Amino acid sequence: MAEVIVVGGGVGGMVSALLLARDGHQVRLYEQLPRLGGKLAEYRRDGFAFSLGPSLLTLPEIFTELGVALEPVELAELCRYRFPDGTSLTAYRDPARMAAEVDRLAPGEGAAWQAFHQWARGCYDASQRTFFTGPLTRPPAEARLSDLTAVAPGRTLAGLARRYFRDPRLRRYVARYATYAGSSPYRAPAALACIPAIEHDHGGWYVPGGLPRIADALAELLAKAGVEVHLETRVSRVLADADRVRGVELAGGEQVRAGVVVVNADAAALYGTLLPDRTRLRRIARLGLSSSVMLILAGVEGRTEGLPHHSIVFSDDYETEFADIFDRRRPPEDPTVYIGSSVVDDAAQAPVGTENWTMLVNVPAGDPARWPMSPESYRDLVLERLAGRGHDLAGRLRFADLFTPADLRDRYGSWGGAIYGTPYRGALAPFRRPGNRGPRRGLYLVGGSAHPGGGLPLVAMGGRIVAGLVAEDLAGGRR
Ligand SMILES: Cc1cc2nc3c(=O)[nH]c(=O)nc-3n(C[C@H](O)[C@H](O)[C@H](O)COP(=O)(O)OP(=O)(O)OC[C@H]3O[C@@H](n4cnc5c(N)ncnc54)[C@H](O)[C@@H]3O)c2cc1C
Repeated sequence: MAEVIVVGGGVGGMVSALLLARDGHQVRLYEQLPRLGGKLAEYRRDGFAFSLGPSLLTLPEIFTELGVALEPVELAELCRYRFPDGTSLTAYRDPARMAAEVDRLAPGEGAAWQAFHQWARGCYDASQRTFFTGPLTRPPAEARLSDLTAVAPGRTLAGLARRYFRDPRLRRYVARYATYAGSSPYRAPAALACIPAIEHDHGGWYVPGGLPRIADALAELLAKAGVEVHLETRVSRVLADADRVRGVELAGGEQVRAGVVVVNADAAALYGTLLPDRTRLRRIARLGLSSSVMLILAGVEGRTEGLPHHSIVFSDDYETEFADIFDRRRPPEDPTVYIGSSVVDDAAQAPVGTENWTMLVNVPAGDPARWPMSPESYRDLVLERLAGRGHDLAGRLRFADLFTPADLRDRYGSWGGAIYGTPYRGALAPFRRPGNRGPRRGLYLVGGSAHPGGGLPLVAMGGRIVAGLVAEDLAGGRR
């Protein structure tokens, strides 16, 4: 049995803590905030509930298999996309229905969608054998040589979309999946097509009461497994000798000893402040920052006919939008807007006769004080753009509160407010993220900024990988 410390109670930290406690270790978890869950958080105002993070759950079995006692509900529609010409596409899980919908939008392209889906599915299968299940420190036992080509090295996600679809609207639907990883479709590898494969093969899900209930359920499991949870306790330093970790120092100065330390804080925070390491920090800096978001959390009077749970209202020019975010590093002048309204499937999320609208816009990581306009002015611009595209909220807004990259940075310690640490840029990007083993014996990394990446299912997979590594290293006497 080892003494384990987990730094941070995001989903990756919680899953690692749970599995390590179940393996018989004595686990202490330190979280700087007053609650567990990290970015899986909620905001409540005047009877309205909003998720400050995830709104779409994929691969729910990852959580139910852990014993999370929730009953996720499958959504009838994955998402509705509205294009600048006023047309729309509804994404359904069922491949035949999806192909028919694609044919309705762009006659003749349904077969192309089937072919795309087939390719994406193969890419997901290959990734499962190679990428999602292991730490990438050695060739995975299940890997096949053909897996290397199945992920189309050298092609970008936008390039893949061009290969399968003639219609620019369908190309855009594929390209958008890069944003699930905080990346630009014009630089992200084609392998991100795993994401639509997961949605279409496994569905999109909601948890009644809101996705943050997953964090509450995980917290209960931690208590049952005997994990000692310390809230509102910031770790200021990881203590280590030249070759192994010794524990952590808390913000108050107290030192706590442990032979295993799992860091769920951002990798850049680990190498920047917790255990300073200029070389590793520079390596991360070279990879750059993933995108961030600005959320507009709006209490909306009345009910909107036909409002879906998830919808996307596309900008006119997608390439310019990503050049704004990643090159010009300013919030896009013409943003694509995600609109989420959980009240569509869960009446308790907003007062009777109203709607909870979360409007999400991708923006560059970094301080909004450097934007050419204030977040409030940018909110007005976003609302104006939406009004021009059929979603006029004038006269219906009870409030429209903001959550910006500065909030992501200040609350969670996310580097520059980036959602996922570094972006996926180039064919080797998935292999360049910080690994799960740290540079000292007994030190591990888990969470959205480390392998295998961000998003609820991936950070939970990261938790599993870390628990496996600890078991392996202890058995092999490496730690
Ligand atoms: C707006 C938004 C929308 C999203 N939408 C989706 C979605 O629809 N579906 C999906 O699957 N994913 C979505 N995600 C991504 C998902 O929320 C994250 O990838 C995931 O929750 C991150 O988990 P994590 O393990 O990296 O931990 P984090 O959530 O990053 O938590 C890390 C924790 O560590 C704590 N911490 C940091 N430093 C210290 C320290 N020194 N001492 C103590 N504690 C510390 C922080 O306070 C925090 O609680 C979204 C994210 C955002 C922000």
